[in-house]
Amino acid sequence: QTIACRWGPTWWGPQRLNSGGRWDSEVMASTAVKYLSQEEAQAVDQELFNEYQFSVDQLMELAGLSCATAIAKAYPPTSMSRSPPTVLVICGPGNNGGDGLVCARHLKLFGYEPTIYYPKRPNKPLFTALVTQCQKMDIPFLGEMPSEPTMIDELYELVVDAIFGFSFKGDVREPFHSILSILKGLTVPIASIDIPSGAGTQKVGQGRLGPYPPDSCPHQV
Ligand SMILES: NC(=O)C1=CN([C@@H]2O[C@H](COP(=O)(O)OP(=O)(O)OC[C@H]3O[C@@H](n4cnc5c(N)ncnc54)[C@H](OP(=O)(O)O)[C@@H]3O)[C@@H](O)[C@H]2O)[C@H](O)CC1
Repeated sequence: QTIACRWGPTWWGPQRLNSGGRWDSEVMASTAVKYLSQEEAQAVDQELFNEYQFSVDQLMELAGLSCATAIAKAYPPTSMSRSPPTVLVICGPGNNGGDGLVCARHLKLFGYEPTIYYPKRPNKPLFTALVTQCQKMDIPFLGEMPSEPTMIDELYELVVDAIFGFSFKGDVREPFHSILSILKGLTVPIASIDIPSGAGTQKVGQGRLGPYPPDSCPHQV
């Protein structure tokens, strides 16, 4: 489950810290990426629901598990400085946020210490169940967003951006405008589920978290 399709032999490359203390990898260096447009991604979604009769729960569980697996390959716990590595998962109001909740659950099983920030929660059984499952796994939920990027840099080794997926449109509204402004100032890596939030699906890398110079482009998972 991803909006970025990578062609060619390299998906996960060796990880290393560069001289600036940032993580590099062949994932970032790869240019063999085909992005789906917003319309293409939504059409795939509809085909899976209608023709193949998948439920949203099924797809979301697979999406979250796939994202956690991808993160564990790109940022193995053994390569991180803390044990267990601390991860802040920021979830938005739609299904991308649901993917983030599932991802957090699997990250915990993979040996990370996730913390969730979920400021706008839909009142739907699917999402309340996902929250309950995270709470039952003792994954903490933050009451408010750390106000400074440096606070996040100090507390967390990685941020998972599960704020917006392919239904994002228009100018960003609060509280997400403030959240994305803070994320722009981070030095820790950001792993974005589906697309970097706010980038839009037509102009990847040109959104509020971007533009991204090649050495700081968030991973997409
Ligand atoms: N088949 C698949 O590949 C699957 C994909 N999944 C994931 O689902 C997302 C798409 O989910 P969707 O719920 O359609 O959309 P988003 O997660 O992008 O969220 C849309 C909500 O975001 C709010 N929104 C939109 N634009 C703005 C804005 N400019 N400012 C602030 N907020 C915005 C809006 O919420 P409101 O409450 O404000 O109305 C939208 O409702 C896809 O990308 C995948 O990650 C699923 O897991 C299923 C399988």
